[in-house]
Amino acid sequence: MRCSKITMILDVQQLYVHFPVSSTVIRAVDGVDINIEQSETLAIIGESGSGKSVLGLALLGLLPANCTVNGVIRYHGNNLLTLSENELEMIRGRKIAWVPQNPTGAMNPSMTVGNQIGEPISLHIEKNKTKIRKKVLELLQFVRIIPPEERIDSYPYSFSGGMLQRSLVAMGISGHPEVLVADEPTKGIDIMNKQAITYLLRVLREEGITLIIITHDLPFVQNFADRIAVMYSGRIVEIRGRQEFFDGPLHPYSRGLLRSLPENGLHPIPSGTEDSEENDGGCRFRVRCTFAIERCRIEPPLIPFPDGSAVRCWLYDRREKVA
Ligand SMILES: Nc1ncnc2c1ncn2[C@@H]1O[C@H](COP(=O)(O)OP(=O)(O)OP(=O)(O)O)[C@@H](O)[C@H]1O
Ligand code: NI
Repeated sequence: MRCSKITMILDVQQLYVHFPVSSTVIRAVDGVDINIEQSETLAIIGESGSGKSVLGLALLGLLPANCTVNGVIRYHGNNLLTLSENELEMIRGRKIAWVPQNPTGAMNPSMTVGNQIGEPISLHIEKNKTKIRKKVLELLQFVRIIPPEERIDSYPYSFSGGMLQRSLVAMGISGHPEVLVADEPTKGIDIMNKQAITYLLRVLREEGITLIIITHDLPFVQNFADRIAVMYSGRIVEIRGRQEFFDGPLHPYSRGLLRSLPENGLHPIPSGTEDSEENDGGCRFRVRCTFAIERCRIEPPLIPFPDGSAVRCWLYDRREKVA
């Protein structure tokens, strides 16, 4: 469901994030173009190491120092990659917030959960300690960490994994961000906590927050996302509406992902045999692709469709017939 008037909130163009490591370069994000619409829920999926978290961190200006970054990330027209650290701090947490992966490692063990949740508020919104505490109590209630009065002064070690995950959501939204980027919010938590997180995200979505969810959890995506971006080896290989994607994924890698789901018979995607060819400039998936043709030795562009979808695969190039 899209409104007729679409506002772009983030516009990523030709984004490259490379890590020089000893004699080689890890091309974690390698030419990503994506527009993110205001109030949409975008899921970023793809196998481990495909660059999802690095892309998410780039949107927050939270990349580690050992990488090189190129491209443009426009947020309301400003290129985030050219802002100073001070300027970025006005946006991070307040406008664009991050819910990190691995709740246990993400919290400061020597600071109370309440103070951590309150930090974005005290940085950006409110200096009065009593008012901040009241806001944190409301947030704890919202994420069902109850009774909030008994939990607010606890340290992270006394929380379960699910409670920590919910605390991280509370921390993420405490500065009233416009965009929330959540890295694997449903990973490693039990079904009850997963339902709780899904409910929270649903409420946020209804409030109009733009959600970018990095995940491996396809059943969750199927129930939740408006659009899906599939990453493979640092590149987006398919961007589709949720329904269209699950009804008929286009890219051979996306098809493989859905076929590997238990309800579709758990067919694994074959692994590549010619690893050395993966980085030689052609389609990176071709060594694993059952549809590969000679032309796949040339890198395919992201081919746009009239409905806003796009797929990076020569099989969909309509400029000339492909056998
Ligand atoms: N600080 C770093 N230094 C060097 N390489 C890195 C660094 N951070 C990430 N990478 C590399 O970048 C690539 C992409 O990593 P990323 O964490 O974005 O993958 P991912 O898709 O989020 O995987 P997962 O699903 O396992 O979380 C990987 O090859 C990873 O090893
Ligand atoms: Ni990741």
